[in-house]
Amino acid sequence: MAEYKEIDSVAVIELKNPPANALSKALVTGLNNGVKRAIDNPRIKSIVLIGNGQHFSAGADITEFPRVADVTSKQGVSLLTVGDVIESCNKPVVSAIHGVCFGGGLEIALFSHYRLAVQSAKLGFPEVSLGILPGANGTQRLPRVVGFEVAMDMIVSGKPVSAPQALQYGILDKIVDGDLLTAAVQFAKTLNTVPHDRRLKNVPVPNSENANKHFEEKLAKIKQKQRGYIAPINCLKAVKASVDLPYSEGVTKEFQLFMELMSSAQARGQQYSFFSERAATKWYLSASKNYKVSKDIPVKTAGVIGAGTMGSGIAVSLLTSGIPVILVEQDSKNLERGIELIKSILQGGVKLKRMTQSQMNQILQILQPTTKIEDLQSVDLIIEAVFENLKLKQELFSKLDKICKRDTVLCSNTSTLDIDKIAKSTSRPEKVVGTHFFAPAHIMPLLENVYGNHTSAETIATVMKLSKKIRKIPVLVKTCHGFVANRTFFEYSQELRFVVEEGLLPNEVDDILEDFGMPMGVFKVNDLSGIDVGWRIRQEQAIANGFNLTTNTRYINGERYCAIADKIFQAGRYGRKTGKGWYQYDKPGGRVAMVDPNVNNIILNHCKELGLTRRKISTQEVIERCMFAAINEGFRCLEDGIASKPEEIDTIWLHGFGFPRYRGGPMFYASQVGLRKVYERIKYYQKHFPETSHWIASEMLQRIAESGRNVPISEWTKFNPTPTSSRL
Ligand SMILES: CCCCCCC/C=C/C(=O)SCCNC(=O)CCNC(=O)[C@H](O)C(C)(C)COP(=O)(O)OP(=O)(O)OC[C@H]1O[C@@H](n2cnc3c(N)ncnc32)[C@H](O)[C@@H]1OP(=O)(O)O
Repeated sequence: MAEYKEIDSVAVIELKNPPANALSKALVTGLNNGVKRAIDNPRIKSIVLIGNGQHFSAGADITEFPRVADVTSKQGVSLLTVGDVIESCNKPVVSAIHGVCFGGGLEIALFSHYRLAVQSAKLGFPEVSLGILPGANGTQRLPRVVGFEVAMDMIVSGKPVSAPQALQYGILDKIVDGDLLTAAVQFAKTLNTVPHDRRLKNVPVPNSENANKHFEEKLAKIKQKQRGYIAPINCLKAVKASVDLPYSEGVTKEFQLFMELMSSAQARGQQYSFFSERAATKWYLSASKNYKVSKDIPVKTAGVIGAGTMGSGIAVSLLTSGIPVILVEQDSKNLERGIELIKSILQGGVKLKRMTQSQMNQILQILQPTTKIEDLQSVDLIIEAVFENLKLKQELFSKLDKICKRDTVLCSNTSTLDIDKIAKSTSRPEKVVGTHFFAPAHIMPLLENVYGNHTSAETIATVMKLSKKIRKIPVLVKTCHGFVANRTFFEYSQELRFVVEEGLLPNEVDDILEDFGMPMGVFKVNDLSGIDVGWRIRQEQAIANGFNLTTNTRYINGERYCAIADKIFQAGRYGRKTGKGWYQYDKPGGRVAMVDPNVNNIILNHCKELGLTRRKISTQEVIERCMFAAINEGFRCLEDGIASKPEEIDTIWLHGFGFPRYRGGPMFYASQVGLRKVYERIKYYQKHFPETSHWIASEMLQRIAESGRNVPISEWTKFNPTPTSSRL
């Protein structure tokens, strides 16, 4: 776990816990033993701490977190014990850093007396994203090096800094070229004693004159931008304690704030999210088709068809990852508009200092716009982003099949259509796959990849690998109408329309959802995505199923239907783009949503016409109805084999819909509420709303709820009555 060796008068302790040297109890104990051995050996004059493999250390071992008692236990060796041993050691200790030096890893480095790193190293405190704070004195030590403001920014944001930036801040003493170990040993040999100010607890916090002002400003920002999250607030308070209190009291305050977070439901949700994102990328269809054994096709060039909002965003994601793109539109006018859109997105990046003007120009060099689809003949992968119409997509895929080289992967950005129906228009269904991006495609992190019955493992591996290359979080799901994202979101939003039909106004519903933690209420989301888009999807579906939607339709095939959205559409209110939808906006394309009495009139008249009596609906009922409807559909996705594990559904909601990370995702939320209760409430709503089929409880949910025990989320799929794929 920690390997000890001696190079002349220098003891080298290598942290070894692959893949990221997470500081497990065993590693911390090994490190402690190593330092003590060096202290006890009179031939040793200085000590180097270094990481084995790719990184110095990714910080404390998160898998050990659930056992809070272990973290605080006075028995055994904790990060704090070893930290004290390092700091009080009379032989200089040097941390030699490469890869990442995060969390507890950076705390170890800050207990050390000197810090060296290679140019590519990254240093930071990502704890806030796990719902906690750097509890091994990081909140008291970092400010003593970088001052209050920088420490506050680093700890509250959780964002790492590069080695050059860390050198500038004074976190690093030196950046070294060449072999890190050789350089560190050489450096350590030049050291004899530990000066007083190399023990950070002895040093006051520099540049803290305006700490009160910075604190207040940051607190206001957190409350606005990270509404509902408690970890950033505790992080901020802990850093402030470094200024307000002497070191010995500051660490006590840090401990109290740390424990508050560690035992919180938010930390459980955020830590679950960390692992579920990783679990979701591990796809498994069979022993010969899975993420471990399946090889991808390298994507050196790509094509994007359709230069509208989605196509342009997709092109930007590829281009900014260094993949040359051929962008195809049907005519030069649309093509020109697409190029302008791409340029304006990139220009936005320049403004935000995410890239320089010259980097933007270089990116544009690898964009090849064209109106000739034949230009795609030799690209490795194509993403189609044309209008959501099956016939149109089938014609396009049939054409591509004839034009493109045999191993080109053909992707559709459809958000709802069955991939098998698109694939059947080609002679290469094994190369056809769904890549469902979320708007805006260059920003939203989720990529819902969709396989059909004929999609090959090689094709799946290709899009899963590409997703990571373009910095997306991929989830693989099976084809069906709406896949996982839209299937579950549909039930959520439909239930909320029913709530409006029964008594609440759209802004009242949105306020409840935003208080729950959603970044935007569902009616604001509708306005953003376009009321006309939703209307067209409903019309297409109705036509496909042989129904005629009129604005006074209350039931379709015996199912409850709410026509208020159709009435909003018919009033010419298409959403933000027209300056009015469920809300009134300051201008077409405006962002400020205001309550519009005209919308309220549409709703009230609708209820009057249908003889519906409106009632008060509680916050609890609203949350239960939308969340439990989505959760029940989530269980059905598992039963149907559309998703293979609950973590996939949660990752989709976290990164596709901005579900609050501290709640883990809808399925994790269900686990926290308790599946017995969720099941009972679903049965209750079924009794009250028998004409809504999403209240028929999933069989899998029923089985778990009736099992009489609290089944952990990792075991839910064992209760699937029709398992179609295995878990890894
Ligand atoms: C009184 C109290 C005293 C105690 C106070 C303790 C205070 C300290 C707290 C902490 O340090 S919390 C941890 C802070 N660190 C992090 O949040 C880092 C998280 N990890 C990452 O950012 C990334 O994993 C990475 C290290 C940058 C590597 O990224 P990469 O994309 O290369 O690989 P991944 O798929 O993300 O990870 C590979 C593998 O490693 C597992 N892993 C990573 N970090 C940890 C960790 N800190 N603990 C446990 N496991 C970790 C990750 O889950 C992957 O596992 P598999 O999916 O392959 O099983």
